[in-house]
Amino acid sequence: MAYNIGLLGLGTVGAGTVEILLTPEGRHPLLGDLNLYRVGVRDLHKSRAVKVPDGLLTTDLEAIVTDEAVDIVVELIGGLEPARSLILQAIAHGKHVVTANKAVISRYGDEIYDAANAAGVYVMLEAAVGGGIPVINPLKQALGVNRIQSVIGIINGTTNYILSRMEQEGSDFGDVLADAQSLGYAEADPTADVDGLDAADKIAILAALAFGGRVKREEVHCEGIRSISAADISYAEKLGFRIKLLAIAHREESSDATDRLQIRVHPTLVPHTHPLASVNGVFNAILVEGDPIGPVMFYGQGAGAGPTASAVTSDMINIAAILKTETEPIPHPLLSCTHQHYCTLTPLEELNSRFYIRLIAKDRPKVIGHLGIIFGDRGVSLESVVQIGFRGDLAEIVIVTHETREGNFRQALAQVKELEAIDSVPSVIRVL
Ligand SMILES: NC(=O)C1=CN([C@@H]2O[C@H](COP(=O)(O)OP(=O)(O)OC[C@H]3O[C@@H](n4cnc5c(N)ncnc54)[C@H](OP(=O)(O)O)[C@@H]3O)[C@@H](O)[C@H]2O)C=CC1
Ligand SMILES: N[C@@H](CC=O)C(=O)O
Ligand code: NA
Repeated sequence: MAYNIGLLGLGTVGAGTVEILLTPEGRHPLLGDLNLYRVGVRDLHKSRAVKVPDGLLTTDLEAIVTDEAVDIVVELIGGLEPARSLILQAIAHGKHVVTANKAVISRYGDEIYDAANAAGVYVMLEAAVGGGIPVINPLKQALGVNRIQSVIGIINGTTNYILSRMEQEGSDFGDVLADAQSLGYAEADPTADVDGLDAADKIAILAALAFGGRVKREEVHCEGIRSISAADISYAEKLGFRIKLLAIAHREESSDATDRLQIRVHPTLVPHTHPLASVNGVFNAILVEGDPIGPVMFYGQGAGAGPTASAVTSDMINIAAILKTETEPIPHPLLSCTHQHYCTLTPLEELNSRFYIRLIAKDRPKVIGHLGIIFGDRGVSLESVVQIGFRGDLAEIVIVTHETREGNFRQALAQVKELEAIDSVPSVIRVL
């Protein structure tokens, strides 16, 4: 039995997907049931990384998603529109959908899953988080019986690649970003990577699966890596940390059964001894803690043509397998998404965290004493205060706090910034 594939997009991931479809030897036999039927692009004359059989390319993407002969629509164009409308149109025409588009799913997942469940079709998105790493399907299936406590991950390949190169070579942010773009890791608009938006899309998706409720994407707190300097990377190293862009989703259990979730993305000082500290380059890792399984870590390449296409085509053969064997009506209880309620998120000021602060202060007596008093008055206890060096008559001071309530820390910091002796506060980074 052959299933016709309507592929939307032939960029980095689309080309990687075609490459797998056209070279099935030595791979799963179900690939032989997938027939590349149409490929939608914007520009018919662009040179391509793969040779597509003659007559398949078209710029009419609507014709693909409404074509009666198409069984599975694979959306790899990215962005919000027309991706969202094409996915909804495909569903309305009874097509199963595979997508790598975390931006669309994190914002319009509710609408898309409601439509898919009503139409009795599947929407699969393994490539949307962690690229080639199997993490979506394991959360739905193999870990489904666990009560998940936390999901902490490095889930943006571009920023991890940039931070790793900055750390290893002292390279400049801008040069390394250009390399990440040429390697096909970055989004069409790389600000989505650099400002943490892509990681926020992904953690919203993982949290919804892990904690069994819908997550409003706009409530996910998100900071990127633009402000991370070579100086911070080097000081962090001396203090025993690496700087990583972490995405964190954590369940705060309460006695009255109204659990709240912390969901956030921000640069973080990660101790050298932590398993996420050694995840470098385009590699991603997702550390899941569940009851009773304990810690489980997923590791692999989080971006790039081949790894991402591996996840896309695995979803395609999963659908083909179901279509071949399934007799039960869908939605399939382990593969579809049927949550209806929204999770409650903890406000940022109520989170507890340690902080690293780099201050530039006038080199005069009592400055460090004043800092201790201001932080102490807000209940913020300091773990270490180190005067690192001098710039003319200015001293550079690095402070690491003990765990503290974010709201208290921010109030103390505002007061510190007003001190006449403080010239500037170039960096404030949370510590894991
Ligand atoms: N790159 C990666 O490593 C990863 C990407 N993803 C996701 O996969 C998706 C695709 O990413 P990627 O392959 O990098 O993107 P690219 O920019 O490389 O490719 C996008 C493709 O979609 C086509 N396209 C875009 N908009 C339109 C439109 N309006 N009409 C017709 N065709 C259109 C482009 O056509 P044309 O070529 O003619 O311009 C191009 O072929 C995105 O959702 C991304 O977030 C997920 C994981 C990893
Ligand atoms: N731009 C993304 C691509 C994969 O999702 C990243 O860098 O991780
Ligand atoms: Na994945």
